[in-house]
Amino acid sequence: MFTSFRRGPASITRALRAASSSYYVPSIRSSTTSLVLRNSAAPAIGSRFIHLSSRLSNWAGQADGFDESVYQEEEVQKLIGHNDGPMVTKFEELIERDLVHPNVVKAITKGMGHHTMTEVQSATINQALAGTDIIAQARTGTGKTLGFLVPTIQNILKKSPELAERKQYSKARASDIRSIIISPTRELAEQIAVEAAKLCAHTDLKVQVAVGGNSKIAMLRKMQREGCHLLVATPGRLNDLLTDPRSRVSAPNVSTVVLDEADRLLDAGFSRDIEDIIELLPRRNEVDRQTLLFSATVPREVMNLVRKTLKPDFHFVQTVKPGDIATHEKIPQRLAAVPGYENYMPTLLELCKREIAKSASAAETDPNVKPFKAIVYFSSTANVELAARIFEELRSEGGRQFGSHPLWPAEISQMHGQLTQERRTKVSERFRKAKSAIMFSTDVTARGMDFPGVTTVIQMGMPPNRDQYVHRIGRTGRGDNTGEGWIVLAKADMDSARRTLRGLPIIADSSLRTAAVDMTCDAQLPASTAETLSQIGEATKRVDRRTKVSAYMAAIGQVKGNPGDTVEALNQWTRFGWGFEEPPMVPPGLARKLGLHRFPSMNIGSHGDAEEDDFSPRRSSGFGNRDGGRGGRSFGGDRGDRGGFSDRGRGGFGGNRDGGRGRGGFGGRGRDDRRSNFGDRDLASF
Ligand SMILES: Nc1ncnc2c1ncn2[C@@H]1O[C@H](COP(=O)(O)OP(=O)(O)OP(=O)(O)O)[C@@H](O)[C@H]1O
Repeated sequence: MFTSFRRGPASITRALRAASSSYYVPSIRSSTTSLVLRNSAAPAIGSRFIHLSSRLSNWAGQADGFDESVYQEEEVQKLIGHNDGPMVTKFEELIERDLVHPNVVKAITKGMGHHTMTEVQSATINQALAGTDIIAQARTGTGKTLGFLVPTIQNILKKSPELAERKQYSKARASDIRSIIISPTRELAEQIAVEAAKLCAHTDLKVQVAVGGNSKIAMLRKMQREGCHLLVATPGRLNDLLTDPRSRVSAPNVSTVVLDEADRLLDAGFSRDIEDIIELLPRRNEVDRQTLLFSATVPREVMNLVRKTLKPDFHFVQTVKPGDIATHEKIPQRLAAVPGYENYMPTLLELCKREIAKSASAAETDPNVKPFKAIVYFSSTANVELAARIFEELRSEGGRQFGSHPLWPAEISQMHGQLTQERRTKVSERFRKAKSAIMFSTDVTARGMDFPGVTTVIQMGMPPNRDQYVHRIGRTGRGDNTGEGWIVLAKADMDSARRTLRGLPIIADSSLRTAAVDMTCDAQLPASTAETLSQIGEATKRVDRRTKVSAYMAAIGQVKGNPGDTVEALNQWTRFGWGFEEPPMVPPGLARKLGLHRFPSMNIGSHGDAEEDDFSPRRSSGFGNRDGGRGGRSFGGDRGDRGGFSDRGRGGFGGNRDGGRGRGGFGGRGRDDRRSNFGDRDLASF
């Protein structure tokens, strides 16, 4: 149903608002802006979305009302009716209306078991089938992948109907690429390629994937042998293939380009590659091309680049209103505030043990309860390695006997850009198939990855930015599933968290006892808390010094905000979390480079734990690099394991199984004080 208006601009706005108070009307400042609002015929999925289109010369971004003076009634009139016919909301209807080939629809309804489109699918499939350029923003896990795959595939079949039937002998060539889908990470590219291959299973379309880290020769051989109509690739490898004349890969007929996680691909890390790739494709006036950009987050800055990338009459499909919470309401998000970084691992262990036990006991009465499956995010490779090593040590407790370790039955794995591509693929596959598992990860898995059955996402420390928080949380609660998010934050990070995560529905949770323990002083602890501390302490002791030093250096490299306090907190971590007598030594040049040389708490010295050249903050972070990060632990400075727990430092985990005395905050506040160090007042600002 279309809404039409016949009065002046101001009254149009009022009428729009009146017509549907649930519509978000964004602020647009442009003399040539047009707005199309349409009411979807999709009551089953509650479709309500907005197409903003046409010559947006300035996207103001936030929802602060509609600028009534800047758009023309005629344009609204012209665009109303632009997309005639009711919206299709069932996949089967795509056949009935002769919009998509039955062989593709069959793969969705019979192969994948999806019948009703999600809101973003309904919006984008209908629109993109008409050939319009689109930028689409919808929450994580709402099916954006099919939103761009269906029109992409159908548009190839429309031009070459002979490819719609599967043939015994295909004539496909590597130089006949019709569609290119670009993804920022290798795992995501592989995942999209698998999904695309499922959609093309009953057709003669060939899907190939080209990602860095895999053998280029093997990939090219496969492509030459099988041909390629639809190529899914990471930017670096795609650029390489298109510029290397020996690859014999070309795309003279490419008619669709998709950027998945478009905001990431258009940010500073990748935009140059994307521009180069676009330059290598045929000019639009020679071969007409549709561009589709998809993401859960579309920051304001990206809109400038979008205008360069898309045709002037592009449509902006949004199912998330600007200013609205970008995470799913169905994913409860909790904050465990802890006094120091030394509380991270005990808090994480307590949470995992509790949730494993909870799901196991619930499953006894309800077989539909999913076992605990978590992704634990850290912002550096070195911290992922340390945490995973500690948990692996815990898992090996009891000589790997059946059910004898504290994390039983969860599998433990780690995922980051320092692993070989083969290893990354294996870890992904294992985690995908695992029933109960804990995967420690950098942001290589934060965007787009669709691991089934993830019940919990745990973020340890601050994410690099707000959008990344949103993407990480989106690894759970996907499709029709539920999930839960946790963030564990030390006091030193709370100010930054309040600024960055403001407005997100994060609720303070003080139910984890180890989160409240003051590890710097002795205290009487409840037996279960003491046991958790002791388990972590023992496991940490078994991890070599080099891994710990690398984690410290990575954290030092990411110090922001209030450096003095953070350095102090990191030093405290090495002492009460690992038992170091003094913090790892940082070479003077490095300290200067990081702007930390004036802080008295820095242990600066030329015979440090880290080599000057080994370290750069960018390398140490798993985020922000090409293909999702090749960051890494590269501190050669392992001077041998100096026995991480000296007598003096052992106290960090002083508790023992019998309870008794240990370092912890319970002494002063009484045993039942389970509140976090940061009261509700502080957390309310979330
Ligand atoms: N119409 C549908 N009905 C039910 N489930 C669906 C439908 N379409 C897709 N799904 C499922 O929803 C899950 C999430 O889909 P997808 O990975 O495409 O999400 P996304 O929006 O791209 O997420 P992200 O923002 O994280 O990239 C997948 O498991 C997919 O199989």
